[in-house]
Amino acid sequence: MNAVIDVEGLRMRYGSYDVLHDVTFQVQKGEVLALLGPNGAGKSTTIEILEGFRMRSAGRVEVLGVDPAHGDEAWRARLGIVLQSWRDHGKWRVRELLAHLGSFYTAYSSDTVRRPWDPDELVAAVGLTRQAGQKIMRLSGGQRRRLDVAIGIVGRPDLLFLDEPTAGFDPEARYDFHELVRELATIQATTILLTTHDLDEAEKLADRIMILKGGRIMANGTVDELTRQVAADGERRTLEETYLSWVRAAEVAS
Ligand SMILES: Nc1ncnc2c1ncn2[C@@H]1O[C@H](COP(=O)(O)OP(=O)(O)OP(=O)(O)O)[C@@H](O)[C@H]1O
Repeated sequence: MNAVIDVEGLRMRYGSYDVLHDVTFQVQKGEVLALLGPNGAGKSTTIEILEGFRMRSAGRVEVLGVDPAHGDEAWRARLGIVLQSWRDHGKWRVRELLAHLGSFYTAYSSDTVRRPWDPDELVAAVGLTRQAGQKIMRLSGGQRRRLDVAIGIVGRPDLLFLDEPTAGFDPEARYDFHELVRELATIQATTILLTTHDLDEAEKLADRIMILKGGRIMANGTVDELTRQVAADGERRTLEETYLSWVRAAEVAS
């Protein structure tokens, strides 16, 4: 079976500065991959290349079988992107905006995937039923993030990109969001690539974790595999200890 994301030898250079060096990885259908790494590691650059928003310097990239540099509208309709807060359309109401944005996906509905997501079901899925008739500018920060997620999934994407999805969520919203991600991955077989600085979140949600540092992949595996790799003395490490050991080892080496 073909991978949903297939990246080989990806390089990115801004001016004379290389920010991605020979990055190679795959993500399979229905898999949740958490991309971790310190600020400036190259996470956003990688994701923007996969989304087709940024041209790469070199390497082979396929997303849903297509080179993102040449992705058309039908390809784009199969992607969901949760950006860092939707600031436009403040006067629109929540349900109204979701129905409007969803209408662009009707043309891409198929026998297997009914697009878009019904707006009432969607507001319920992200916990905004009580705010469905409210203007967007009146939403709290956490409610806006829930709306961002709803906007990202309104087209029932095959592949969903989540960039620090729960930043600003209260614990209940976070819990509900984690349930939703699990449901998308397990019931709808949505493939998910998320970036987060929250290691608990990565451990809860991800089937596999990839640690990027200085534009290189330092580690790629399940939590169990990664924690065992650093536990040379046989003692079990937490994901946090494991993460720090990869990131600090890289600092010494670089
Ligand atoms: N448009 C650009 N022009 C030049 N350099 C850039 C540009 N965008 C990003 N960079 C540089 O590329 C490197 C990787 O940045 P990127 O935003 O991909 O990191 P990140 O891992 O997403 O970081 P964060 O966790 O802070 O979001 C950084 O050194 C950054 O300064």
